[in-house]
Amino acid sequence: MDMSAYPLLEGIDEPAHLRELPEGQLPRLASQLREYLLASVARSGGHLAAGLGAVELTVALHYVLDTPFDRLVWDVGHQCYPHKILTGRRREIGRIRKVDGPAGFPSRDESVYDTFGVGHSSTSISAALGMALASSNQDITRKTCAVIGDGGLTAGEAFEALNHAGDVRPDLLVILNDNEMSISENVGALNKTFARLLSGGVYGNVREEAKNMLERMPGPMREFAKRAEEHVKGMLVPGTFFEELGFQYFGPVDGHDLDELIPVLQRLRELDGPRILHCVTRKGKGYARAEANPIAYHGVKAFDPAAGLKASNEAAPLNYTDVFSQWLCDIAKADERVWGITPAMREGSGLVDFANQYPERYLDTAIAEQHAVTLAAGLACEGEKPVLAIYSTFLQRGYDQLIHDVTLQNLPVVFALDRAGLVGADGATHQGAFDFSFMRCLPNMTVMAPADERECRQMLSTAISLDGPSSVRYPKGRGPGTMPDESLEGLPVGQAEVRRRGEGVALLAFGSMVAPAEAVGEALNATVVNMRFVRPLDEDCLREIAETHAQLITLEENVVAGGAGSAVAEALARLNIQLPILHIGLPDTYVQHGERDEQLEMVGLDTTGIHQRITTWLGHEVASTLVSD
Ligand SMILES: Cc1ncc(C[n+]2csc(CCOP(=O)(O)OP(=O)(O)O)c2C)c(N)n1
Ligand SMILES: CC(=O)[C@@H](O)[C@H](O)COP(=O)(O)O
Ligand SMILES: [Mg+2]
Repeated sequence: MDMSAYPLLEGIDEPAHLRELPEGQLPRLASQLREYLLASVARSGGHLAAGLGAVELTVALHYVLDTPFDRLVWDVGHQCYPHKILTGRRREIGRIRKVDGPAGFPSRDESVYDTFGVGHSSTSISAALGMALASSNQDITRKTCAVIGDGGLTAGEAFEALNHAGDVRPDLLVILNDNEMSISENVGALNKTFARLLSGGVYGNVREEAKNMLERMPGPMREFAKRAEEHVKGMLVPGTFFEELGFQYFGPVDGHDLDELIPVLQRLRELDGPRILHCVTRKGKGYARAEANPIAYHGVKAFDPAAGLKASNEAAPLNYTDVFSQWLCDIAKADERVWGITPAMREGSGLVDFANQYPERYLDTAIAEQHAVTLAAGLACEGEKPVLAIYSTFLQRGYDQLIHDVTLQNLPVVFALDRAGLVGADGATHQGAFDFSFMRCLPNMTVMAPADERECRQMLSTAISLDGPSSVRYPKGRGPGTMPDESLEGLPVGQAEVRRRGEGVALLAFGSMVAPAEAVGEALNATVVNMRFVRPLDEDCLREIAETHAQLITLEENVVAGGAGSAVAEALARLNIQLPILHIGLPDTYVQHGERDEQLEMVGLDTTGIHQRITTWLGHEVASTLVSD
């Protein structure tokens, strides 16, 4: 990018350069950093609004802390773009989240300034506490700082860490970056308390009234009343909430005012023990469109900053999330016991329409996946029909709850697992690579994967009709384009569908792999089965296919280890059937960022890759014509 518009920023190749600047220059640097960030993300796409809101904080923290010696830990990490720009990655930032560019989140492999790998939220205080304790054990005098948003602070792990830190009392500074937003509006009782207080409401009034009263009181009564005022303050000021947890509370301060931030941080740097600085910021700061609509600008595709984001194309074919969204509204209309639950992912999980149409049955738990799972279990205990819409990767947080609270008690909770499989730009932290493996081993669970959009709706209807727990997993984006009708009819449980009869080889495909399997099956004249259910497997179909074919190949967009193919192998062993079997799925490694199509190609799950794997395995050149995708 032409740097002539960013002369100060151009001189910053590492935070040490920033620390050489006179303090008076920092607002100008921040302004250039913000402009650069906007111009860059507008070209590349990525997380925008959180970074815009964290510009001054990032400048101030790198100015006051001696990074990378001092440890700076970001929560979630979607706000880290200004940090990456200031820590030697300015030139690369234009390729953020591309195959050959930096990751969208801090990553220890990428830079010494990225002290902890993140992507999933609410880990920063725990990690920073570990680092602070390590420093003291190693007799290293360094400062450790965690930066967590008000959204991040809604998760149990963040509170567990505060509770622990307040007890063991490390040298730990926590910055609360409070912009009153998660991806959508932040929710929760604590958030409401913050908001009321920051708007100068409750405590301001109480304090004014108390002051007036105090002035009119005689001496001893004044003393008593003063103590009472402290008590009232204790109930209302968030500072004391943190102080009860053993933290010294400072703030709130304006997180965009460097003249205020720098001296406060300098003083806080000199202190010891657990302390928290409450900063008030605005998500999207400095770009009017993002300030006005931080939800839309949380994560963006490339756009023209002068024109803003393009309006969504209503006529575009439905993606899987849309299919789920429509189904949920339809089933909720038909059955008043249906609830829609999201752990802070209303937009991404397709719950906006449901929230508008059925607000009384819509629950945003905040970033609280564990709670969301058990909450759904509780609803199910009383005969309600909870549907938990959750990204595959975030359900990992609620795994014990899934086992202990849902499947062990055989409770009918529907898990609508979005972003299952490879997710593209978010990369390794967000891949939905494991859910077949971790769901299919659970007794009572029904595990489904649709081959197309129509089947997705049918499977959701199947799921809600069951007496036990079930999941329907679908990938990010669009499917093959077979659109559902309005029916709420389900599919028979545990029944596969033979899509094509061929000879010799049978491809047993799960979910998103059915479409490429059909193309390859056509080319190889192989049988293709849409397996539909990972659990229960259609063992009758499997036996028939195994007895009439020489080789079997399983295909899934999940790690091979413990996945759907493993389920097939286990079933064959149980049925005492032996024949050569090839498992095609995600590799035994973490797949990095890029476009979803690129990732599929990289791991050999595109049509060409699958064809190649199979022909190599079959050990001979198969005469075939493959229509490439
Ligand atoms: C465990 C987990 N659940 C959900 C998400 C999705 N997510 C990413 S950012 C975000 C909102 C974070 O809000 P906050 O911490 O306040 O940061 P802000 O965007 O407001 O700066 C959510 C819900 C996640 N990354 N990790
Ligand atoms: C940081 C984070 O976890 C979310 O913002 C996530 O990137 C959203 O993913 P989608 O864009 O697939 O909804
Ligand atoms: Mg926030």
